[in-house]
Amino acid sequence: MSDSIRVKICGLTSPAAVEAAAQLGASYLGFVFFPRSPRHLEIETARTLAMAVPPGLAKVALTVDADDAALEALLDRVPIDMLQLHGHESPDRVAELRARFGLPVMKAVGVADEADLPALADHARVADQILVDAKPPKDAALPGGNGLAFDWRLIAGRRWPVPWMLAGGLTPGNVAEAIALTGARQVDVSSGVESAPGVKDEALMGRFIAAAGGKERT
Ligand SMILES: O=C(O)c1ccccc1NCC(=O)[C@H](O)[C@H](O)COP(=O)(O)O
Repeated sequence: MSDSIRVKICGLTSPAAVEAAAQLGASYLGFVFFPRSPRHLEIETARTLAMAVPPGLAKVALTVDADDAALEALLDRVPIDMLQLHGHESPDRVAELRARFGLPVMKAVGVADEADLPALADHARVADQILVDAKPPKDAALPGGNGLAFDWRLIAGRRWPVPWMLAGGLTPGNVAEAIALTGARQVDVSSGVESAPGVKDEALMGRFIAAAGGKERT
């Protein structure tokens, strides 16, 4: 991994947002498949967006407790490089999906307090990457993408045997502090670079990537 921070922009919904995120230097582009989300994509829309992504950037499909048939239907049509599992998938399920679909898997784990930390280690034994995210509150409408941060001090200095990404409530205004405190080399953002739910803002994406110290692409 190079010295620059790798940025994932999640929940892209339009060709303009995909193009902007790629040009601004994102390393991972995330597509959400969760019908209740304002960022949800139908498969054919996702195919169009994914086909427009320049080579070298990772196209990530975010799913929530999806079954094999749903994943097959998605992966048959959309050229995806990585699965992001954002539901209650167990370590066994993560291992099963890696073997079945032959794609790297990033497992999202919600963190609210110390009691949530063992799950990170459990998933780091089987996943290719872990996403260290804020745990959604019980009454949250969505299992992620809520723009809520957790107490980053909980993971300061902690390391796992696989690459990991920090997520949850990151913004252009707080991402540098989050990186400094946690030592993250990869960060993920969705709500913090939107002008409205599901609508990415090019200026905010640019400010976020610059503030994170992300790679500049020419
Ligand atoms: O974005 C959604 O709508 C979504 C729906 C269901 C599960 C997860 C979802 N998003 C997760 C993310 O976009 C990110 O991986 C991450 O949690 C950051 O979100 P945010 O706090 O909005 O920056």
